[in-house]
Amino acid sequence: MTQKIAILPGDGIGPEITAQAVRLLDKLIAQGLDAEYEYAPLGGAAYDQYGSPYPEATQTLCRAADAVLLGAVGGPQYDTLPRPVRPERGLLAIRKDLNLFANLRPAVLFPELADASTLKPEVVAGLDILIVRELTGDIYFGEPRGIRTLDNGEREGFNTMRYRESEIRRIAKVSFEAAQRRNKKLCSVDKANVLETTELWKEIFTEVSKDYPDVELSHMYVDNAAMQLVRAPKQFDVIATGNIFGDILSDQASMLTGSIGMLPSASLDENGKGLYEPSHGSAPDIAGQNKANPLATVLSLAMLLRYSLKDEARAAQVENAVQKVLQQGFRTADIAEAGAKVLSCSQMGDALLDAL
Ligand SMILES: NC(=O)C1=CN([C@@H]2O[C@H](COP(=O)(O)OP(=O)(O)OC[C@H]3O[C@@H](n4cnc5c(N)ncnc54)[C@H](O)[C@@H]3O)[C@@H](O)[C@H]2O)C=CC1
Ligand SMILES: CC(C)CC(=O)C(=O)O
Ligand SMILES: [Mg+2]
Repeated sequence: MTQKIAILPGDGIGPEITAQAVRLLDKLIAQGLDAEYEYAPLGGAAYDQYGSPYPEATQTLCRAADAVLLGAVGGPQYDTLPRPVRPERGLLAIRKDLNLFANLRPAVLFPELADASTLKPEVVAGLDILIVRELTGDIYFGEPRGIRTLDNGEREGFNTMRYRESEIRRIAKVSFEAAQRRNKKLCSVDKANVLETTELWKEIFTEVSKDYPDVELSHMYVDNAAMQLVRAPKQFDVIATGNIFGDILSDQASMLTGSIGMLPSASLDENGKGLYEPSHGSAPDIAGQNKANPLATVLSLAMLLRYSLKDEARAAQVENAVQKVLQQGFRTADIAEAGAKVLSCSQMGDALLDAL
């Protein structure tokens, strides 16, 4: 049956980077991939068109799709809107609506980019870690939240960090199963020394570990994990953590791979339906200049083919195209060594298309 993909370009560099992934998708379809796609707005683009960052038309398309490919959302022009209609709320809403609780963010260093990382090549050479981030709970979703005025007239901002046992258990399972498919090492990252929410997190991970005796479970506080990620990142295999810690640690891990423009992600529900997006944001500082790195988005397309379309061969085909263009010395500005010829976003798309 023809697989349906929803494409949400979003804001900022989103349309530029998704355009390159769609060019590859077109070629795969021309080569026989049985899929079709349709566009819908999300984030600021959706607010501009419909007055909502996750409008009904987008909801209907995404709920019916087998997979969703997203660019990024947000931009300074939307930062003063009432919070419920801001682009980032649209992103949180689609994640919740589609129950995409498991966010996989692989940080893999292509050997050709060992010099692009700000860390010494020997620290990052051979890096292959997976961050599993819980995506539909934690302080990003906890109620109550807001800004209130206290009796003394002072304003107070407040959010609520929460995790239910069932939410922790299901992400723990995903994390252990991911570790089983890899090097069987799982590090659960928490702040259990201070936060009860993550004390429960740690307890449940320990409990679930009894079902996975072949996986070595360790625990680390998030502050130490941030330090260890730059001191000796290769000590990790799979890192599992909550929504906010995973958000921060994955941006940090992206620099181990040379650039945030290299880090893809898959956000999955319990049945393998997924939303695929680069781990970075809409990069307003370079938007509209055709210089963003499209590789994180293209690698997200590979994850879409692998996890939702179950097409391992074509996923590998896309990843091989990325490897090939890097071997050929093609670089966008964010990963270019001094003196290297810098390609635009669409020129990188041209090179990928040739390599596919
Ligand atoms: N998933 C999403 O849609 C996300 C959206 N955002 C939103 O994006 C906007 C900008 O947020 P920032 O904090 O600046 O984070 P960002 O990830 O958009 O940008 C951080 C820095 O990385 C660079 N960068 C990001 N992606 C790149 C790429 N593909 N190629 C080359 N350079 C790249 C940017 O130019 C910038 O200097 C905000 O409105 C934020 O809320 C932020 C993170 C995730
Ligand atoms: C709007 C944010 C929650 C998005 C983000 O930073 C991310 O998912 O990495
Ligand atoms: Mg983030």
